Amino acid sequence: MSFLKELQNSILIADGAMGTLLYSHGVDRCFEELNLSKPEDVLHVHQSYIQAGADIIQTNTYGANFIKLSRYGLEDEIRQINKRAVEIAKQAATPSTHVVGTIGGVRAFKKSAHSLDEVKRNFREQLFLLLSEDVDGLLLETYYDFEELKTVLQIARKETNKPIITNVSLHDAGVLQDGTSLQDGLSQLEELGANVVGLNCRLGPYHMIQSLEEVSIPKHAFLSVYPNSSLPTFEEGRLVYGSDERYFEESALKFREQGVRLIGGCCGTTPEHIRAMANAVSHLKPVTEKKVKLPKMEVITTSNNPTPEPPLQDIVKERRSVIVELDPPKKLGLNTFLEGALALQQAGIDALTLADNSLATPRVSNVAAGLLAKEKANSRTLIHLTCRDRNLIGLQSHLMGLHTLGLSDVLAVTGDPSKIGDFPGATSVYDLSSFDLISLIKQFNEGLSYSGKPLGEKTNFSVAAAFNPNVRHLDKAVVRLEKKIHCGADYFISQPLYSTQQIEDVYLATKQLKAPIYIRIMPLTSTRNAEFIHNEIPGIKLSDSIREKMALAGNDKEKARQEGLAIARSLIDTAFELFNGIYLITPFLQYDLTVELTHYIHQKEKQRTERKIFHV
Ligand SMILES: Cc1cc2nc3c(=O)[nH]c(=O)nc-3n(C[C@H](O)[C@H](O)[C@H](O)COP(=O)(O)OP(=O)(O)OC[C@H]3O[C@@H](n4cnc5c(N)ncnc54)[C@H](O)[C@@H]3O)c2cc1C
Ligand code: MET
Ligand SMILES: [Zn+2]
Repeated sequence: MSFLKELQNSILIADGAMGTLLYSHGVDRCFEELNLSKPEDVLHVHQSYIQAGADIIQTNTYGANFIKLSRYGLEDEIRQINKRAVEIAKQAATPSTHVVGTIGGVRAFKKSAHSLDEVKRNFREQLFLLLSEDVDGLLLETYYDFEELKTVLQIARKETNKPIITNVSLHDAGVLQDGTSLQDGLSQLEELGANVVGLNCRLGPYHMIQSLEEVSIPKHAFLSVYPNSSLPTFEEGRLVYGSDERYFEESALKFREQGVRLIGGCCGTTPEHIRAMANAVSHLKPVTEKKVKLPKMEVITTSNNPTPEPPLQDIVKERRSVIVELDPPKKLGLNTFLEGALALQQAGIDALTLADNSLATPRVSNVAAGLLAKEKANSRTLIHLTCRDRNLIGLQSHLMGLHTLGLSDVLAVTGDPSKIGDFPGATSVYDLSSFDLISLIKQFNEGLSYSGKPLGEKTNFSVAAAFNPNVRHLDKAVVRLEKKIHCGADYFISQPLYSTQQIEDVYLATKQLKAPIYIRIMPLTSTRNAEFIHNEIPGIKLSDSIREKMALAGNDKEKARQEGLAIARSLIDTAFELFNGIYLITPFLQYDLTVELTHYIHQKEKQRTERKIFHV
């Protein structure tokens, strides 16, 4: 009899953890490989769960797919590992045990790590292997990424009529990683044809019960729950889960009250937990009605921050705009920086932009420097934000900090990799790509954290993104811009451009885009500076004529300065005809250069306006 039939009138018990149980017995390698090298250990785990009262057991195939096995160099063993897993589970099964083939989620929060196409290929291969071994059903578990789960469920539903259990994993109670409520998420899975829908892993019974209180009993599916035994702790270099079987006995009764019909365990659970739950509820009839708690409606207010100016994207759409990069120094002491901020403010720039440890070299925090510039020079500061130095926790905390300080102009970039900077061995985090970071900031503007948790207040970030036209195929770079706009980028800032031809090419390639672009121009200071940039800064190439002009100035500092300014002015002349936004970089805190160029731009704009008036 299919276990779905049994679920119509009874509560079924599933097994508990495989991985953490093996780990607690000292296995510290690929758990799925044991199907080949130590099948008796896997068999023993299955038997222990069945003896404890499990009606449904899962194959030891949670990570037995190409993406996960290739981390261990085991990708050629996929077929054997899955085949043996089903054989071992069936060997352990009694006539009344059901064996479901498990396929675990592969994407965590880092969607960019695996494209959906890769996810689909990976899933299909394992799906076919498990179905060809004639499992009694499928268990799709530990899916943090809802998009991934919906995608693979649709593939599985097309391929088989066998029962499918889908379990999502939550960071926070009641809400999926993308902000979808658990109720809505489970309803969507039911609609896509899942026969059992529920939760597994990450959280223990407490948060799972809390989550289930907001979920109604589905009409065309059954509810499942596979809690972890507790939150883990780290002891002597090992992850350890707490274990109190009596707590699980009480929890099982509460799961039943929430309408759950399939109850198992995830990380940290043991046969003792399963026995406790089986004893508590196996003999009880399922609950068919429940009172659903309305989710706590947290009020998300609009930002309390005063935003006197229109956002930069609006400014640059309407008129010429000059913003200037003045980077925080590499040494302590902000006097020159603040003098520069003041001089540029007096020159009439629209914003001062501050890099985030550019070229992967430590500088005074751009938030500290930016706040001082705001306070002391009245600067509007645009803070660069890289994915290199902060993980998902750090980035969110940083964004909340920026919002708290009223710094709402940000540039979201991947960040130069550590290996090009002063500390090449330092970790480059890259939990998020620039696309993800842009989306995250926009989610903050909706008042929601990465995991969909209300932040209490909506932020009001205006988000710039980087545009690197110094690539072989400009059309591909433009596709990236479109994707960034899709993620929420409000406007772009280019890498420095060093030829008028390139500025024209960029104009032609981007003029159809909805988001405005600031063209980045950096005055060169010497021939050495020019050669360094040309030869050693990734992604930037100078034209031959510019390099020749700088070389001709030789070691004459003033001549080189004038030549650098002249080159910048001629680039500005071209950019000025085609773009509203000019972004000047201040080299080595030499703000007199960017002040002078700012005046030049304003002068040009004045002449242009006068000409216009004259023509009218
Ligand atoms: C305006 C601006 C400000 C910056 N500020 C900082 C800063 O403060 N701190 C810092 O460390 N770095 C900074 N950078 C550098 C930036 O982080 C890196 O240059 C980055 O690799 C490019 O920008 P992104 O992060 O948005 O790239 P993305 O568009 O996210 O690109 C990420 C990766 O894809 C590659 N890529 C990009 N375009 C293509 C393409 N067309 N084809 C194939 N591959 C491609 C890139 O090389 C990169 O490895 C800045 C860059 C710009 C343009
Ligand atoms: N059910 C699998 C196991 O117990 C996966 C748990 S979630 C990481 O090993
Ligand atoms: Zn787990």
